[in-house]
Amino acid sequence: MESVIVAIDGPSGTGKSSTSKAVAAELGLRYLDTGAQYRAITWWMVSNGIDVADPQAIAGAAEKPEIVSGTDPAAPAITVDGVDVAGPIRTQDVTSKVSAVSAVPEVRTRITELQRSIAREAGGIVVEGRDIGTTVLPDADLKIFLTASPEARAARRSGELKGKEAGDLAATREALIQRDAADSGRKTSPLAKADDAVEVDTTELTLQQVIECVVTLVEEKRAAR
Ligand SMILES: Nc1ncnc2c1ncn2[C@@H]1O[C@H](COP(=O)(O)OP(=O)(O)O)[C@@H](O)[C@H]1O
Ligand SMILES: Nc1ccn([C@@H]2O[C@H](COP(=O)(O)OP(=O)(O)O)[C@@H](O)[C@H]2O)c(=O)n1
Repeated sequence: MESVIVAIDGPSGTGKSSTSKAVAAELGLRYLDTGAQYRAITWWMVSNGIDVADPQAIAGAAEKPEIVSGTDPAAPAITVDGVDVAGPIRTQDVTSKVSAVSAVPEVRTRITELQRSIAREAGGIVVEGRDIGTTVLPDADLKIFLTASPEARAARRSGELKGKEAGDLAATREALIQRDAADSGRKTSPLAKADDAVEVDTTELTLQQVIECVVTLVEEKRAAR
C-alpha cells in the first residue's frame, strides 16, 4: 500500500498494540509502538538512579539515552544505548512510573521528534499511542480512537500478567484508571481524541472484529484518495 499514515490512540487495554500490529502486517505497513519509547526512557531514568518524582532531574537527562525502535510489525524491537529492553520495559515498576516521566515536556519534545522522523521515513506506517492524532501526526491519513469499559480493559490486562506480578482484578483496574487520569490530565499533549478521529468502542468486539474494522477504514481512505 502507498505511504498511508494511520494514527491509533486510546487508553490502556483498549487493544491499540494488538490491533496496530495486525493491521500493519495485513496491509504491508510499518508499525511504531510509542508507548514502548516512553517506557524505554522511563527504564533508563530508573536504571540511572534519576528520581522520577523530580521533573527537573528528568528534564535534564532527557537527551541522554539513545532510543532505537524497530518498525517490523512481526517483530517489534526496542533498544536503549544498544541494550534490548523489550522485556524490562514491561515490569510493573516501569508501568507505575511511566506517566510521571512522560508528562515532562522535555521528554515529550525529544520523543515526538523521534516519532516524526520514523513516520516520515517509513513509507507507510501505523503509529499507536496517546497523542498521535492530536500532536505527533496531526496530518495522518486516518485517525482511530479506541475505547473500552474499565472492566473490560482491566480483565484484558490482568489476563496478561503472570506469576507473582499478577494482582487481583480490582488492583489492576485501579492502577489502570490512575494511569489514564494522569495521562489525560497532564498539560503537555494529554491523552485525547482528535476531532477528526473515528471512535471505536471495543468493549463488545473481538480483537478480530476491531482489526477488520480498522482495515476497512484504511481501505476506504485509500479508495477515496
Ligand atoms: N477486542 C478485544 N477483545 C478481547 N481482548 C482483546 C481485545 N483487544 C485486545 N485484547 C487483548 O487485551 C490485551 C491488551 O491489548 P493491547 O493491544 O496491549 O492494548 P493497548 O495497546 O491498548 O494497551 C491483550 O492481551 C490483547 O490480546
Ligand atoms: N504517545 C504516547 C504513548 C504513551 N505514553 C505514555 O506511555 C505510557 C505507556 O504506554 P503504553 O502504550 O505502553 O501503555 P499500555 O496501554 O500498553 O499499558 C502511557 O501510560 C503514557 O504515560 C504517552 O505519554 N504518549
